[in-house]
Amino acid sequence: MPPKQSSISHSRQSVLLPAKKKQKNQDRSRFCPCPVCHVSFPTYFIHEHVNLCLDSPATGHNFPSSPSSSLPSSSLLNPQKLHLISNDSGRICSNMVDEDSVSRERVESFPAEQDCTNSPLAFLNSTTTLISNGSSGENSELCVLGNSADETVRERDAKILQDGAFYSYQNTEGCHQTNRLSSESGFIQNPKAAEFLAPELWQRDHFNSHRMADSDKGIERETQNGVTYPGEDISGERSLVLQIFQVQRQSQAKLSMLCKFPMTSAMERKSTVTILQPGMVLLRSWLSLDIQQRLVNESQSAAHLFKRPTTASGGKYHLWQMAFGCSWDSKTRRYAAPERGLRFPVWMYDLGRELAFDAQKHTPVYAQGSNFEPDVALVNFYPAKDEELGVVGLGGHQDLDDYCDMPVVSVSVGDSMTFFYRRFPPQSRRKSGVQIIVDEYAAQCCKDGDTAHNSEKKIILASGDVLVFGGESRLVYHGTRCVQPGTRPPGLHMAPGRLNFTFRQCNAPMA
Ligand SMILES: O=C(O)CCC(=O)C(=O)O
Ligand SMILES: [Fe+2]
Repeated sequence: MPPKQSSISHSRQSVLLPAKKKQKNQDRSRFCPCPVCHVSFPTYFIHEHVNLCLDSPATGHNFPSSPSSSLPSSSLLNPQKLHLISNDSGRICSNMVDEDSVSRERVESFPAEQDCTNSPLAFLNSTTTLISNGSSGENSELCVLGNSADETVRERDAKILQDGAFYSYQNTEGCHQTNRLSSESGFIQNPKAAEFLAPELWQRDHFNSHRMADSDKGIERETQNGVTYPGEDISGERSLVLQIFQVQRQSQAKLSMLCKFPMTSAMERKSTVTILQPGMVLLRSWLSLDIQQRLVNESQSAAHLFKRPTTASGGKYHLWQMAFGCSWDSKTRRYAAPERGLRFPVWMYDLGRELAFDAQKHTPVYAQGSNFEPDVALVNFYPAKDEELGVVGLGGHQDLDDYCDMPVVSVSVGDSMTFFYRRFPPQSRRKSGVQIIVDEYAAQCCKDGDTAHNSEKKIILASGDVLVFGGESRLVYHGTRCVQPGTRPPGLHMAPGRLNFTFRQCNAPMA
């Protein structure tokens, strides 16, 4: 966010704020962030549950109406709605419903009386990777792909699986079988998966022991590029773990309905990596549409918390903002306990970490050996058209309020927008007494004013792009302008405009 006024002189060289003291790892137990009930719920139900609480008069929860300065909750997401179906056992099987008949069918395929407690289908959505073992009818098996290296499913891995890859599964008698994927198998296969499954359903230990057993036998495994690895190498980056769940009372037909959503792999999306400057990397087309939609939906569930931030001097930002995990006070410029108990969703924590990790492979965004533990997602919404805001954008600034030796992971969803940046603040901003924190390189370059080293550069951030800045670029001077209406992906259900999520580690006090 824009820098605060400070008396610190820009003539001081290599002035770095002391890294904030790291707090003990927060309890990330999965509570409903609903401001009233705080019921312990599996993570993947949280979103639905909150909506249930917010929408249903049956819960008896009385929410104060949105303050007048907040974003009308209907305006963030359209035309999609969340539908909630609670079954007899009180578990919620819910799904998003839009005009798409497929998703409507999906909802209808969960009769209210059905007990979904043990069914992974209750957790699945369009983002899930499914491989059915091909059997149909009662008790068919559902195999979900995972990656043994980082314990999340990556699209690129799913891609590796497509031709001739080995996979293992547990058959209905409980025996492990190893098989090979082929295009003729009729497998339903979609990239992206297990991260959206309740972790408590993962049988990680089981698979670990299974892998061990395989390697004992010295089973040879083949990857798509034809390289053959001995069995023990299966724990390597390209190896895959298969998660298997018994699917009860679900027919193959119903499974296939879950898989009609368009899925693209990183390869199909043409994901690219560009190092903009040391410590600043652009991961283009990095997020699948499904993750993007999930981000939209998550913020939609907290749409009533979006506010227009104001500065201490009464100036107003030209955007709507809210935060998961912590709140950010635009007047004091401090992070504090999350507003109305809105916790940082575990899946966002995982996503933020993973993206920082992806960036770190290309340029140092945090010190080797340290651990990025995001605890806040700041969400900016720049509507394409908003009479109250006028021209939307965010003025040039350095992210100082959460400054530490951890990166900022910025994710764009929706319409494209211009992002401008400079190595350090322009001279005009320095003269106005704005705090400047410079490293040695910046100090050297800024002696003679805005040299070529500090020229403004622009990039267009499109939906699914990820920008990570840390390390040498943690204090890059940056801002946004010019939303380009109509540029968001056609399949993304979102109001015109751009959502920006920044995952940060602010080590702020929790509630
Ligand atoms: O919207 C963006 O891409 C930038 C957001 C930003 O710089 C901030 O929230 O500090
Ligand atoms: Fe920023």
